[in-house]
Amino acid sequence: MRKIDIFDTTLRDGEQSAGVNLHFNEKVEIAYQLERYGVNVLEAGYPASSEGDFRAVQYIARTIKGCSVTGLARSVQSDIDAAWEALKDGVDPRLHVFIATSPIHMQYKLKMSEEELIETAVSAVKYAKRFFPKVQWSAEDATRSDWDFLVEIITKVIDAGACVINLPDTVGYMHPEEYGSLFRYIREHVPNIDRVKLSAHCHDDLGMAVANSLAAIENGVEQIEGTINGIGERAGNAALEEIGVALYTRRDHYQAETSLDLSQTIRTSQLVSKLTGMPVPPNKAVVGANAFAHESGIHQDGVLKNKLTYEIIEPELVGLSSNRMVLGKHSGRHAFREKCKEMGLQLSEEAFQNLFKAFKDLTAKKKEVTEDDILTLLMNTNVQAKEERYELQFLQVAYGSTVVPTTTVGIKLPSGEVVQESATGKGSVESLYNAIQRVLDSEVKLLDYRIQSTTSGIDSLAEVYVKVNYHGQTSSGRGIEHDVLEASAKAYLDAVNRILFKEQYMQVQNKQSEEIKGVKAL
Ligand SMILES: CC(=O)SCCNC(=O)CCNC(=O)[C@H](O)C(C)(C)COP(=O)(O)OP(=O)(O)OC[C@H]1O[C@@H](n2cnc3c(N)ncnc32)[C@H](O)[C@@H]1OP(=O)(O)O
Ligand SMILES: CC(C)C(=O)C(=O)O
Ligand SMILES: [Mg+2]
Repeated sequence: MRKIDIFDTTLRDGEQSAGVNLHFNEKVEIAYQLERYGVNVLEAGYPASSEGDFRAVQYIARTIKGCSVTGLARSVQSDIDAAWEALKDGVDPRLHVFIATSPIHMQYKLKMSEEELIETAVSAVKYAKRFFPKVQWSAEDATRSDWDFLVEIITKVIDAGACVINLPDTVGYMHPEEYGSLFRYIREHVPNIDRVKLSAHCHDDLGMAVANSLAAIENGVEQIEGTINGIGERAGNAALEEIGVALYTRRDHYQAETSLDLSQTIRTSQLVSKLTGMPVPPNKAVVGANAFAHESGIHQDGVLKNKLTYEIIEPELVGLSSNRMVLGKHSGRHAFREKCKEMGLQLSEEAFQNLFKAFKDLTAKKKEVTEDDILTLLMNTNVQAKEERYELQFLQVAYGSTVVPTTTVGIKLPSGEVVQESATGKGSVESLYNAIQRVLDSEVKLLDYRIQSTTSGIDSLAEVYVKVNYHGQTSSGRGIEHDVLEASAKAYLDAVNRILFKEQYMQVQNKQSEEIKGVKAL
């Protein structure tokens, strides 16, 4: 297997994403995670660009020991000096120095002739070599440059001391076959190419960044540059997690491996998404929320029979505990039966078919059907265990900015008796829940409480969602009312009733199966 180095530029090119501005602590936290992920080179920033970036690069270079830390510099001495100051205390300091080589950049942006450009690039590398043991040189916009000009300048910067040559597809212009042949051409025509590693750096303007990176690997490249979640300038960079998983999954084809710890993939992706504020689309390869989710009946049936029918990547590989079966409009009986089994429901064939029908009806109104929804359906279709529940009869709240909130509730117990209790709390909802708690037979732990209005007008209803733990089980509950507190009370009791219902339902089922066993024994 060939070894491919992973050069991560999430903290430099990734941070160039419009709207992203990472603070010092956020950069450091991401750097630690990238080290755990197993990247070989970590581009921590652009030291000359700002005081903040300088401090972050310096801190990361001083503290990260598991990989080489680098920083970017233009081909100017002041950028290289700043980079050295920031990077010199690192374990393996290296500079990433660049200059654009395409006619359009040379003419309009840099205003340099080819001769001037070669002179500037060579001087920059030689200057950098006075300090840095390792210098990577990049030909910005290489993919729109003249190939023979590239051969000439690359030969000279290698002689000047560069040890890695990077040919970026800066504007995401190439297609895989073309990018692969550029590297082949350079390998075949640059006489001293054996002294360096070749590196690929792709952007995703035409959606081909990952494909181009893989084509580069097939054509002798030994280092791949990219970012986590593919963030970066414009449409972003090549997504490193996709490349890592592609190389692993298709190792039969690429015969190449990386040092990435792929089990850290999801964790790394989620951290970068959280700290940059850039959400990961659900359908994104490898790290999207749907990447391991199956919704349609035929797929779910196949996966239940053998995962390999529809899964080429094991979810455990990237750090997930399992795949996800989403019950929705397209699901069939096999997946639904499996879910009922998982929930411990013992249903007769007739009860199962009724429940499946109710489930299908519900999918017309709801995109994803949860376990709690299935329990509610069961409550509505099952009369045997339906009666035992707590019901709110009335509530009265005393609230004012200078008084302690106090609530009195009247609740009908499963026995039919109505009990009244009062309690205080720091706020009205707490006093309400404390009062309800006094009525219930055992402690309820509130795990989550959320409220939203159903529409935007003054006549909107309040929808309260809670998650509770009661009798050692967890359930959610919902309440919708004009009044927030009434909705809160109903949501709370709804969650408790769902747990009670499940207990009663299981009791009825167990009793029935005992009776059947008894009859068989006779
Ligand atoms: C493809 C890439 O991702 S390249 C990296 C992009 N990253 C960044 O730009 C990082 C953030 N940038 C910055 O903070 C600023 O642009 C700085 C500090 C780097 C420079 O700021 P300023 O000195 O104000 O220059 P400004 O950004 O306006 O213009 C860039 C200058 O650098 C020159 N330049 C651009 N690339 C290079 C290079 N590789 N080598 C030498 N000079 C270069 C430009 O021609 C221009 O020069 P001019 O002022 O003589 O016309
Ligand atoms: C600075 C270089 C490597 C770059 O980011 C690009 O060309 O895309
Ligand atoms: Mg780039």
